Amino acid sequence: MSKRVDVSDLHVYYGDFKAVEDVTMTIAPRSVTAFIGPSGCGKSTFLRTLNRMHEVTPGGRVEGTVTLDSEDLYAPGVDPVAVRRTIGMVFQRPNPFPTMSIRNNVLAGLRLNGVKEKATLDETMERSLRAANLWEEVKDRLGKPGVSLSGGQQQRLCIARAIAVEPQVLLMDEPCSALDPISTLAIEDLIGRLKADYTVVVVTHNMQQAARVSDSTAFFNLAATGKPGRLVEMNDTATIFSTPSQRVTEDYISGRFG
Ligand SMILES: Nc1ncnc2c1ncn2[C@@H]1O[C@H](COP(=O)(O)OP(=O)(O)OP(=O)(O)O)[C@@H](O)[C@H]1O
Repeated sequence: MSKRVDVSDLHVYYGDFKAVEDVTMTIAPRSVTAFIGPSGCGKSTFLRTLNRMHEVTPGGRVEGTVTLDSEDLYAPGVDPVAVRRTIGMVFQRPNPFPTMSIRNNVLAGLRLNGVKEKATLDETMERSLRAANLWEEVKDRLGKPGVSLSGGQQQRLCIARAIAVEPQVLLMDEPCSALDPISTLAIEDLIGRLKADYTVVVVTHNMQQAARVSDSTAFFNLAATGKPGRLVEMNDTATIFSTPSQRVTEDYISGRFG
């Protein structure tokens, strides 16, 4: 349930504007990779290229390659919807489907895929909620609306929803930025557990969070406003936070800019 992502010479555009330039990186399976860098350097844009969400934005396109265990995600004939099923995403603000119960939120993707058998649906729901560390808190109110949960619980519900379709990779775009500190710790704890089964990529503004949860860290930067973002360096997290190879990385992680 966990695959490796290889990105080669990737350039990312919004129309004529090049938002991210020339990224090459490998994201290891069964690990957590953090993307850090100042606002506007293209972390979220780049993240969305990994499951072909970027092209949903009008004018959004890429040059270069992204492969999942050597399968080219941008090859002609590849169905972007299937890619998004294989590479799930969790957003900044918890976004449970507002009219659906907790149960139906978790099962929405599975139902879209045509699964109808009650035993399979029940088993998947419980497994996903347990994996998202939410089962004990909601098992007695599965018919209640997803939006009746706290913000942190809603985010774990969204993670359960993403897991239910058994993705290979889980992309998380600042998953804690709308949450209080206790819920943030719960999500960080969960991220640490998820890497046993998934390739996890997290965009975060919070450097302590990157240091706490990730195995590898990629630092992005941009030369000036309006210029494309670039990957400055990527390494195991301990190295990035103790002895980065670039001066600009050291300046960023020590709070001198950004
Ligand atoms: N829909 C869009 N259309 C055009 N340009 C966009 C769009 N979304 C983002 N951009 C631009 O792409 C660049 C990268 O933005 P992006 O949101 O990916 O950066 P980021 O590093 O994730 O920033 P933040 O940390 O503030 O979320 C910015 O110059 C931004 O203005």
